[in-house]
Amino acid sequence: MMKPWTDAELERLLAEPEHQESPLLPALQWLQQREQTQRKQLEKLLRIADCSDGLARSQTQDLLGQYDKQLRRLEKITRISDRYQHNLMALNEQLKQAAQQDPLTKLANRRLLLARLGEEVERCRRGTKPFVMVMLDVDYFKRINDNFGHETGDRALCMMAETIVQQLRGYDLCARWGGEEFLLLLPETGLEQATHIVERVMAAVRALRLAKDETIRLSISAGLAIYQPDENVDFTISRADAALIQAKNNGRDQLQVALA
Ligand SMILES: Nc1nc2c(ncn2[C@@H]2O[C@H](COP(=O)(O)OP(=O)(O)OP(=O)(O)O)[C@@H](O)[C@H]2O)c(=O)[nH]1
Repeated sequence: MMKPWTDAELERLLAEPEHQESPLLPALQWLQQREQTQRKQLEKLLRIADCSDGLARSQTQDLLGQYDKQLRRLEKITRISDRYQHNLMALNEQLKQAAQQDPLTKLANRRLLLARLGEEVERCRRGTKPFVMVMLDVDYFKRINDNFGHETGDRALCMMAETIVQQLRGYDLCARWGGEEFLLLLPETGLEQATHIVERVMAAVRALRLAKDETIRLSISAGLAIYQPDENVDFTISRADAALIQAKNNGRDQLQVALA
């Protein structure tokens, strides 16, 4: 292949005196000029192309950077919103619990017990064994408050609540019905089994000792009523209450069973 001419070599060649008379000289000079002009234009175009390529690349980098930033922002917002939702759910759960719980003893309150009672009545309608209600009342509780103070009274109530629950089965429910009154709901339970549970509860309360006050003796009286099919539950509760009054009148620390 022929070696390419440089501009200087070409110019030197065309300027040699022996070629000055050649008829091709003007045509060759014209061609050399045109080639130089075209080369310069090409170089200029390449420079512009390089430049716009660099610009496009830096614009792409910019966009990628912005996209990354937005993505990180979005992740942060998602994390915050997840945490917020989680807190909201926990708060809802706490509120729900608080609405169904006695604040002192942490037992179920009346509202929860009545809701569970409704479910038990429904279950009985479907033909299962009836449930039992037991009204419990602490004996001579006023004396504990009077002799040892209200705080000790509160502590005694909490300990009794805990002790009662420990004697129950997992599906039984103990609610704080009033000041020193508790109401037990024993689902699908016969008289014999219910009597056994209540006696166990009474024995456990009798054995309770308040840490420092060894002299304090606790006992409870109980009234038991078996739910009668199609009976209004308010009536079952009042039968249990009447039996409790009887237990108190008979000397306390005992169980009385209500007539059907
Ligand atoms: N410490 C404390 N005392 C309470 C609470 N609720 C009710 N009491 C007290 O419980 C006592 C109940 O007294 P009474 O109804 O006379 O009955 P009792 O002294 O237990 O006697 P009997 O039920 O007849 O055996 C009252 O002194 C109330 O102030 C409470 O949440 N905390």
